Amino acid sequence: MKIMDMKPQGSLKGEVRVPGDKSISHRAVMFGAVAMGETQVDGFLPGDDCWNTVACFRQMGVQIRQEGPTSLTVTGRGWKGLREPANLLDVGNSGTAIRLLLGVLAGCSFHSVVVGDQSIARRPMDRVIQPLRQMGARIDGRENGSFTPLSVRGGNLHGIHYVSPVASAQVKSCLLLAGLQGTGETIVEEPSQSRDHTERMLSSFGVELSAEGRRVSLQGGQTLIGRSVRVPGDISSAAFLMVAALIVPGSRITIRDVGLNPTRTGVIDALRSMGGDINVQETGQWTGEPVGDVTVTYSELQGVEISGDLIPRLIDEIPVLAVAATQAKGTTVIKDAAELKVKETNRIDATAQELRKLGAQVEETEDGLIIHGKTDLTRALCDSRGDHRIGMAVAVAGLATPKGVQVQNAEAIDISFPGFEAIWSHL
Ligand SMILES: O=C(O)C1=C[C@@H](OP(=O)(O)O)[C@@H](O)[C@H](O)C1
Ligand SMILES: C=C(OP(=O)(O)O)C(=O)O
Repeated sequence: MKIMDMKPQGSLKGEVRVPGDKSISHRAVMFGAVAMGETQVDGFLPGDDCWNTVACFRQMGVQIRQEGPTSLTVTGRGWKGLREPANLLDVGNSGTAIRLLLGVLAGCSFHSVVVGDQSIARRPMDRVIQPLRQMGARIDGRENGSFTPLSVRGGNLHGIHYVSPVASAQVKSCLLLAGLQGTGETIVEEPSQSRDHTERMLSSFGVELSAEGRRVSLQGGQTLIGRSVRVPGDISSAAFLMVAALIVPGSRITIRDVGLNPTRTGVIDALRSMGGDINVQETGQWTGEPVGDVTVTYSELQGVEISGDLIPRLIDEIPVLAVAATQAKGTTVIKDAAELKVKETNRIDATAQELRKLGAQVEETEDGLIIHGKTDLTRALCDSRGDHRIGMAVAVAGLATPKGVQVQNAEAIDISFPGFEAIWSHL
């Protein structure tokens, strides 16, 4: 077990880049694998989650060559070219990997068994298994297919019109991948719009689809054409630097080449509404995704309400937004975020309990958190609980204490942000 000692280092100044976007990296490998021709991926996130996606597709016969630390070439085998895996497909800790992979496997006539780690074993899979069964896939698993291990025998799918009870890009993407292998039209509607990387990347791989906010539809039987993908920096990783700059007096950080997809920029909107000084300069589009530089300057923050349609646009940033809220004057209320309970940990409980160890005033609610600020935080021994975002959130909180914080199980951070510990020495 790794213990990270995060020490305050005074004001944070300078320019950095963060590793590639995790959502886009998973998709580039998966879409490349089922496409015809080669897909060159640059800026790939070399994090544990994405390596697990690579390993799963290699097991199905896909050649994926690593050309450099963050570049890969995927030789596509087309929808019908995947091979029955001889072993378990292990997604490790990744919810995105398993749910999107299930959408691919649902159309493959071979047998496969999908497993993950202890956290994955607790995360609900019925949200994708039920609609995939409606499309014709045969899937079984623990508790009638609600949890891993899952065994899949796919093939002969037909499209559905699915009204999802949750705003989830993983559900939407899974069903679109299955729908592409089926007959007829697949329509997915969701209660609020979730991140749309799948829609954007499918379009750039030559798929015709119609995406109108909460409703996406496509016709089955379409072929993906391999291409080059340039992955922007992950705004979810950049969020840790943004909050650090806002809460450490005298700081000013520029984060270059960050993905600015509007379905992901909720964290910028929320921090600005708290009074955060954040300047965004869009510089271009990389494979259909807006990219730019984000400059964040230390600011006096105030408490706000974060709720409604904003939640899916910042769902993974809530632990670190809670850290910002401990340093904001007044009360911050985060609601409509019950989805946090089914992430790598129950992030409502984990955020509240870990931040309380540092002296923060945080209460758990049924669907969010209430945070009272501004509090003086003190040194404590915290635990990532195996959840990368909890580990990084408490580490950032440590920057606002006089003596820092210790984070147990810090190796989890490599799931999404390899180099997190080292990045602070550049600032
Ligand atoms: O599709 C994706 O890449 C992701 C979707 C979100 O999950 P849900 O689809 O469960 O909301 C998010 O929390 C996760 O980190 C990545
Ligand atoms: C929830 C996350 O990822 P996943 O669902 O892919 O495990 C995350 O990265 O915060």
